[in-house]
Amino acid sequence: MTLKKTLTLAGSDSSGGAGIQADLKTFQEHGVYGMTALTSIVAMDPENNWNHHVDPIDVAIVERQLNTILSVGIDAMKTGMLGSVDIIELGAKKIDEYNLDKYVLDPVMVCKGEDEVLQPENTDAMREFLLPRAIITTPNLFEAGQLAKTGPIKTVEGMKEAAEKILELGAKNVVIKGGKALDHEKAVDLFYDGTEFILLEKEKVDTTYNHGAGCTFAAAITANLANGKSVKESVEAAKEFVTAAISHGWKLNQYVGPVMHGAYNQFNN
Ligand SMILES: Nc1ncnc2c1ncn2[C@@H]1O[C@H](COP(=O)(O)OP(=O)(O)O)[C@@H](O)[C@H]1O
Ligand SMILES: Cc1ncc(COP(=O)(O)O)c(C=O)c1O
Ligand SMILES: [Mg+2]
Repeated sequence: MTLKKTLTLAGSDSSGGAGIQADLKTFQEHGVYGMTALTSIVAMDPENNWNHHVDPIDVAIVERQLNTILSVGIDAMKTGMLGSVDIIELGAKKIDEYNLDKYVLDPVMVCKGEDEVLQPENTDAMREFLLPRAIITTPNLFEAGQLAKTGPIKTVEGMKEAAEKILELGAKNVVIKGGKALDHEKAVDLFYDGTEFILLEKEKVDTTYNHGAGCTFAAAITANLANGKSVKESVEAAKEFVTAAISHGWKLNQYVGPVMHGAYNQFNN
C-alpha cells in the first residue's frame, strides 16, 4: 500500500499544539504521510508568562530539508510560520522548480495570545512570492487585513472585500477565518474562489483552548487535497475536522490549551 505524501514547511512549536507538530498529527489523522522542513524553532519562557521566542533556521539547512523531501515527491504541501524572507523566496523557487500546484499558504503572522506581528518583513515577502503560487490561502481575520491592506476587518462584508483583494494578488482561492475574532454569534469562515462567496458556519465553542487551530485547519485542507478532494470539499471537510478539535481543546498548563488534533476521528465517526 502506498500513501499520499505531504510536506509542511513550517516552524516547530515546542509545546506541541501548533506548527509542524499540529501538521504531522493532522496528516496522520487523514491517513497521509507527512514530511517536514523546519523553518524556525519556537520556545516559550515558563518564567515569563510563556512569552514566545523564535529562532529562525539558516536558509541552507532549510534547502537541504526541502531537497530531501522533494526528491521523494509530494502530492500537496503547506507553509506555516516562515522564519525569514530568504526562506520565503526559497519556498517560491522550489514550488516553481517542482511544479507544486497543490500548495496551501497559511500566512502565519502572530501566535494566539500575542498581538505583535512576529516578523513584519515576512508579510510583504509572502504577498509577493507566495500568494501568487497558492491554490488557497487561509488567513485569520488579522492576517487577511494585513495581506489585503484593508486594515482591521470587523464584518462579513469586510471579509468579502479582503477576499477579493487577496485573489487579485494572485491566490486562486481564499478562506478567511472569522473564528473567535469576528463579532458574530457563530464561528464563521468565508470561502471565495473568484466566483462565489461561501460562508462556513459552526457553533462557536466557548473555550480559550484553541492553540493550533489555524495550523490544524490548513493541514487538514492540505491532506484533503493530497487525497484528491476539490478545494471546496477540502475546506468544508477541514472545517468539520477543526471544529471537533476545538470542541475537545484541553488545558496543557496554566498558559496554553491546544486543540485535540485527533478528536474528529475519535468522537465524530
Ligand atoms: N471558539 C471557536 N469555536 C469554533 N470554531 C472556532 C473557534 N475559534 C476558531 N474557530 C475556527 O477554527 C479555525 C481556525 O481559526 P482561528 O483560530 O481563527 O485561526 P488561527 O489559529 O490561525 O488564528 C477556523 O475554522 C475558525 O472559524
Ligand atoms: C511554530 C508555530 N507555527 C504556527 C503558530 C500559529 O498557531 P495557530 O494555529 O494557533 O495560529 C504557532 C503559534 O504558537 C507556532 O508556534
Ligand atoms: Mg494561525
